Amino acid sequence: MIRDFFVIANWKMSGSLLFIQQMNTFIASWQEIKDVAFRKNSVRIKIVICPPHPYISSLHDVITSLDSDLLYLGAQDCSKYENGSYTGEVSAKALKEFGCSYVILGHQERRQMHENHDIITQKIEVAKKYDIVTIQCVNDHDIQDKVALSGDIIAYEPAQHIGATECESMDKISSITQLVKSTEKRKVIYGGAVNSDNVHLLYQITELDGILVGRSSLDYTEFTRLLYNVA
Ligand SMILES: O=C(CO)COP(=O)(O)O
Repeated sequence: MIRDFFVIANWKMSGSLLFIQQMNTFIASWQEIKDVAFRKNSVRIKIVICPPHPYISSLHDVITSLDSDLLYLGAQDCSKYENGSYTGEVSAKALKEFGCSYVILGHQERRQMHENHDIITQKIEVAKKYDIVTIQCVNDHDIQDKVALSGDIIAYEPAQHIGATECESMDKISSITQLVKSTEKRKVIYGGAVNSDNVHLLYQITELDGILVGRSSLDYTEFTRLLYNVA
């Protein structure tokens, strides 16, 4: 059986036109990467690139030109409002029009900017209305507090491991993954200090459906190495 494994690249506020050019190089070597890495050990890696909003449209052109079922575009947030006068907000409808099929919601770094669970739940609802796959980020407190898990994909991101040097222990990631899956039939991914050196260990957690990658998605060479090292 083929195992689907998500590699979701969260560029956060980084990214540049130069990096998008490098993505073009990445895509040019797509066939090679696909042949070597994606079919090995019966794994199908689904890459979702989540750039800052202004870069979505440039990446959309590149990604659609490839027409692959292995590479998708995502956003890092959307408005809880469907439409209306909300200066600075970006609607789920606009994201959908620009080819985003995934959206990260409730990231720890947004929580620090006063985003709470009510807001996250509203955002999930509005994104789902536009058939955008929702990636709901949860931390250890959320798991303890048994917050409502309504996202299509649950991203377990322990706050202390985001931007850290070491990722959470494999045992802990495995037990949280199993816990979430025993109560909710959701896909579960892990984020926090994932890199090309530890990705193979994460892949060995058989219940895990993928990873959410920050820094290691920002360097073309490191990101390619990470993809090769998945399995
Ligand atoms: O926040 C993260 C992904 O959403 C994790 O970031 P790092 O991979 O840079 O630790």
